[in-house]
Amino acid sequence: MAYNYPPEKLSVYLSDDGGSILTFYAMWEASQFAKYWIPFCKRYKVEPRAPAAYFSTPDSPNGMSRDEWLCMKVLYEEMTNRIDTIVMSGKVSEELKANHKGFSHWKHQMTSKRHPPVVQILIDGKDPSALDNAGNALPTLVYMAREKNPEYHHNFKAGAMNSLIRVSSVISNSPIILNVDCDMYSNNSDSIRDALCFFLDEEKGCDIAFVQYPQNYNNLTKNDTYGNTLSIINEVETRGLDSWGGPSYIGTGCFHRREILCGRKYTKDYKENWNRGSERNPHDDIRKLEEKAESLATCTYELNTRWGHEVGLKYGIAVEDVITGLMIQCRGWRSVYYSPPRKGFLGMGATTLAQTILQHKRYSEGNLQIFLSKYCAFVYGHGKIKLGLQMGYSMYNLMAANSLPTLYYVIVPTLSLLRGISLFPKMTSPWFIPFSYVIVGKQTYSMIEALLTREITIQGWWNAQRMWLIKRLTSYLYGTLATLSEILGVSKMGFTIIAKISGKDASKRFGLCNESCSDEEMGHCFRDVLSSDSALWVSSGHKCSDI
Ligand SMILES: O=c1ccn([C@@H]2O[C@H](COP(=O)(O)OP(=O)(O)O[C@H]3O[C@H](CO)[C@@H](O)[C@H](O)[C@H]3O)[C@@H](O)[C@H]2O)c(=O)[nH]1
Ligand SMILES: [Mn+2]
Repeated sequence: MAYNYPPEKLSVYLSDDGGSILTFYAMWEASQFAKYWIPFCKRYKVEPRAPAAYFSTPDSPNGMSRDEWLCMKVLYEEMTNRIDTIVMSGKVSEELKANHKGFSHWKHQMTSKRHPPVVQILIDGKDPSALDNAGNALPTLVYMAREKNPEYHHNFKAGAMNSLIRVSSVISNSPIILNVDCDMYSNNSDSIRDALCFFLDEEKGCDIAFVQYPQNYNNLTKNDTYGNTLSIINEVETRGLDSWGGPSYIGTGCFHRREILCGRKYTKDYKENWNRGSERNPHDDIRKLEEKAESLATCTYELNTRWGHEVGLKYGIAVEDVITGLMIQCRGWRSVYYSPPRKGFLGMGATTLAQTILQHKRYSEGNLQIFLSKYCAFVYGHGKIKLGLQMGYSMYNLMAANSLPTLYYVIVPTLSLLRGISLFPKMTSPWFIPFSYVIVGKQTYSMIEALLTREITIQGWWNAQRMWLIKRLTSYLYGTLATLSEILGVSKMGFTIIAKISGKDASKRFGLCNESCSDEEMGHCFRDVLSSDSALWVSSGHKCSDI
């Protein structure tokens, strides 16, 4: 909400798939805190503008009175303490509920798996009385929980995103949409302006569908024990793809043109309608608008429509982002990778071995699903995207298949060693030279590549090699088997959500909670909001056991 961007052009949406009153309460608290926080950020050009990240440094920065800094910190801590207390108790008191009509939506029988759609406009930017404490306009802030009913498939994150697209279309309808996962925060208040530069470029901007920022994590250890850093992908691979038509969509930290996300094909005469934002009369009945938006977030809305197929994010594939990006590029659009020195978005990577393995199982499975479907980049992309990009997609799409040669390499040479069969040339043979060249050359190259990113230590590189082997024999192998069993109709796809806790809590809770957080814990997901000329979207509040 505190982006360096005109607030009247900004709308922030939070999607709470768990439909929890606790998340709504936390968001109501945030809407109150914003009135103090936004003017403070703008006055002192604060970075980062996610208060949790900003106050994690122990002292006030130069150029600011310590008293004012302390005052804001206390205000923030009091708010988080109130939220924590309510979350621990699991209930919002009647007294608090009197603060906002939205609380009346929660009735006894509501659960994370079964609830009606809820859309609540917490701050209406069009309302002339919605001001911060310095008298400036505030961005629009909207809470959304799409309807859930076990009889209808909710299509995981893709389903939530598609509901967000529709709900926001009647409230703000901005031409550009930024989406950010619940485990990330915005680290650079200029990200919106920066991204818009690409779209607004009169010569080269017309065919740009989305601007993708890298995924960076701020919770990994120095030597990255479980090889979770994406530095090589960010610094080497994605930059490479940028020259072949643009990176794939990676699900978060991405600015999309609304129209393209909704299925539009590229044509030479395409011109963005920058005035498409919804014109509303500030005196319109807000409840009516919310009801209209709720009708777009029901389970039945999408039945017999093209949503999830040609419109919106694609359903049926565990990596909805990759397939959606591929389909957009195959419709003739380009994408742009943008990685400024001050990182745009920071988030939480997996921090335990179990989480890492599980996460990679989903990635590799989803990617293999794409390769084995009609969307295989070489087939579907043939004649539509460049060969380099087809190969780029396939490199990830075939990640799971890596498990098969690895399995062969760990089993066959071991067995032959036991049986005394020599598979490799002797040191005295001239054939030893190409063998050792390949091994030494490959490893040295990969080590230099890692060190050149300046984000990976030698030990970190070594850990990554170790994790490659582990992942190939676990995640990727399970991923391959799961994809094959889905194709044969033996099992169904899932979306295993990664636990969303960090810092001190992480070590305490990983042992206890891991993949099965309760509703209350997911209430913590709420951190920071996202947005654009447009829409700041945070998805959160998922009950992990749904999956
Ligand atoms: O039913 C669901 C499941 C997930 N989510 C949201 O989806 C996001 C991603 O989930 P997470 O558990 O953080 O998965 P990751 O493995 O970190 O996700 C990576 O991989 C996913 C699949 O490719 C992408 O969607 C993500 O953007 C990308 O960060 C989170 O904000 C969730 O709240 C929902 O809203 N509803
Ligand atoms: Mn994540």
